[in-house]
Amino acid sequence: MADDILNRVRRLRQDPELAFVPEIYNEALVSIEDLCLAIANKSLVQLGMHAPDRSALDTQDRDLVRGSDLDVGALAEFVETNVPLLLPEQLTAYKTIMSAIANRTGGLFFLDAPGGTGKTFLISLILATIRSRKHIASAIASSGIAAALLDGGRTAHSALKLPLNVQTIEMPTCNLTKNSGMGTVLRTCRIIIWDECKMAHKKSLEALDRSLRDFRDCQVPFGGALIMLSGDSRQTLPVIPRGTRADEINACLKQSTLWRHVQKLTLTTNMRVQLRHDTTAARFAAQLLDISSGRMPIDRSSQSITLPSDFCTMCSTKERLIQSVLPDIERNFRNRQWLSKRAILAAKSYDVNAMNLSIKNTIPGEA
Ligand SMILES: Nc1ncnc2c1ncn2[C@@H]1O[C@H](COP(=O)(O)OP(=O)(O)OP(=O)(O)O)[C@@H](O)[C@H]1O
Repeated sequence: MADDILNRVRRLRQDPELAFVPEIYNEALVSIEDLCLAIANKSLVQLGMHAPDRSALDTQDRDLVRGSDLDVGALAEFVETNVPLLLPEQLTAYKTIMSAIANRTGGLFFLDAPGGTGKTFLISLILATIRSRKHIASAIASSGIAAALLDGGRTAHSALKLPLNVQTIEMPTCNLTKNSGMGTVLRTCRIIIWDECKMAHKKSLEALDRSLRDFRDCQVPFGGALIMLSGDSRQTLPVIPRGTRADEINACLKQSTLWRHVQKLTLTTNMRVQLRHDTTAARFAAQLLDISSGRMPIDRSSQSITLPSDFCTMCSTKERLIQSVLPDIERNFRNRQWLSKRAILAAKSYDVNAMNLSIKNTIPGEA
């Protein structure tokens, strides 16, 4: 991670000889802590590591720094090439956001987009359009993985300095000052895009609202700033440690009084299907939508659904799954290209650890 940061700074400063300095290690620690916060809601100190110095990154916010370093010509070219590719529903969303920016009307939008409908493509274009005009566009996401997919994306916890225990505070705000780097970004940016917003606790959005009203000296929602939330309304609700289902429902964004200000934009066409004309992908996308929209019959006794027989290739045991995804791992475990094309996902780290152990046991060599 520190290597990536060093490379980025070398590129920005056009100095390929630049060596590691403490600031780079500090930024790496901040990024690692952001991931820990996103994954486990734990700071590095709580995990027994050194705390990063976050104040060192405060005054020079990354969005401000990158604003002056951007290649606006390349961004404008990217926009010019890709806007004509937008499908009608993507174009409607793009134009709606662009006109809200041009008219300075602000507002709260929610881009509701199931997986594969071109949400990231559209967000990249919105960000690039604004940045190509030398304005600031802030991209944040509820998870580290979603943040990594956005150009200049950061986790909401890190960018907004949300309190760790946001759910327990009556009226939380962002731990930022008006004149800090991020405070300046919040005051001056043309848009804040918050991806995978459905995973966020409603109090996180309310904290942003309170801070924006304060920083912008304006008592309308979000201080008159333009906010675009994005995500799939069918996806998982915020996770409340040791909470009940009722706690989760109560924590979701729709339960916030701010939600009544939302204007909805919708994407429905699965681009992976559209671009590749792949009929199996089309069937899979439709089945996924049936499941996530609650259209599959539920067995009352087990409260579970039965997956359609043609849903995917089913493996009856974990061993078979490993064998199907990683055949001949003993011969291929050093082949990075081979490894990079396959992965097994599991919902619980317990299962991940168990599978990792089984896989490692098949690899020859000393333990
Ligand atoms: N209008 C378009 N023209 C050409 N390619 C597009 C268009 N919209 C999306 N794509 C491509 O379709 C694929 C899926 O789009 P994208 O990754 O933006 O979807 P997504 O909604 O973010 O999906 P997920 O949530 O699963 O990550 C990408 O390869 C993207 O480049």
